Amino acid sequence: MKQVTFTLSATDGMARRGRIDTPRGEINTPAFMPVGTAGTVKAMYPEQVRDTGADILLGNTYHLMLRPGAERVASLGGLHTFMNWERPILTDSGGFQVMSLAKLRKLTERGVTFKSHIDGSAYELTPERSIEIQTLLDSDIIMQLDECIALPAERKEMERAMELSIRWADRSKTAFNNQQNRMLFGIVQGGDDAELRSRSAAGLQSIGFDGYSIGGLAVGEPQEVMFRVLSDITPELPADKPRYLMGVGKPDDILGGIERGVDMFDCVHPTRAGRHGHAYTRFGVINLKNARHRDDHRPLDEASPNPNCRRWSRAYLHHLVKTEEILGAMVLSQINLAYYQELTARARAAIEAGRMTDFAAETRAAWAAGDL
Ligand SMILES: Nc1nc(=O)c2cc3nc(NCCN4CCCCC4)[nH]c3cc2[nH]1
Repeated sequence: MKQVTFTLSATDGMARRGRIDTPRGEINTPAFMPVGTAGTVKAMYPEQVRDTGADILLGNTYHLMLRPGAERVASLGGLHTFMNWERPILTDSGGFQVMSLAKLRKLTERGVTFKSHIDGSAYELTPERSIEIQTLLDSDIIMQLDECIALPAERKEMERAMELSIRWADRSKTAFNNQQNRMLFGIVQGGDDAELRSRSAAGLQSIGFDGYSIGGLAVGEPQEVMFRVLSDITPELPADKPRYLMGVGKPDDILGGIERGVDMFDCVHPTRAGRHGHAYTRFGVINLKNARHRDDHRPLDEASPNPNCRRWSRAYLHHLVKTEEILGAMVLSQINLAYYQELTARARAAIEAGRMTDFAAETRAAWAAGDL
């Protein structure tokens, strides 16, 4: 009996409100998943991540297989125990990170071989090994191994990678061996070609997965291309399974994704932008490196529910960023993650109330008005 299940509770247009129930707790959707690449959400204590409202965080097969090693994490009790985060974890399968980080990569029908970007040691990742690693990590939602190509790309190349990913999806499903205590997601590929995307979605559904990721996006294409692909493909995915848009995104990407039927998102952006002095607020993003803040005694947002947006002046936050003080990265990471969770929490409430259109309009208006 599957111990990880998805329940859809409300829809408003294409937008959906749902919940994934897992043995480690529930995931309210639409959900934003903070990225904890190497077993930590950078500059954040795990309980702080939870306090921002996050139900689930993301880990990466690629990083953890290199350091400290999947077998070592398993011998230490699994990733939840290792990092002291007892709620759900989703792990990516490693293919994307190999192509974007590793050296001397060689991709064949069998899988991908590569040299570590850290110390040059040699590794192989196959659909079977990726499933084994994610199971050793004891991840709650795991991904098939796939091939993601950058856009723009030739159609033949998009077709080749999409067809390989379907064959790897089948091998991943076999290796998964119908485990009942975690979900396995297939990953839709096909670049920006509607016909290839349809073939990928159909191919994955004939294999059968617990959820469907939309991969191959946020790889350099314009936002309108991403949105067109989403509008075309979400209606072709099963309504009763979660849909996860990988690597997305900025707040306006997430709002547009929710409006087009996406349930789950992940992105390094809020934490990475925080470490670079950018603060996300209801009014949009504020670059606190800018000298115009150095005498500004106003708090970031005195109406924010987040105390960290009220307790310091913009001048102080500017000072922390300019001096590259560690507290700057800590505070802005927390502020940005809390904003992303506030955005998705308000989206869930709007869908439940049937006012997603108004919510989206009000949110975009506040971003445009930008009292930065
Ligand atoms: N297994 C897998 N398959 C994908 O097609 C995929 C596609 C992805 N697209 C992104 N984009 C990340 C964009 N990110 C934005 C903020 C700065 C760093 C890069 N991450 C992805 C991860 C992915 N993982």
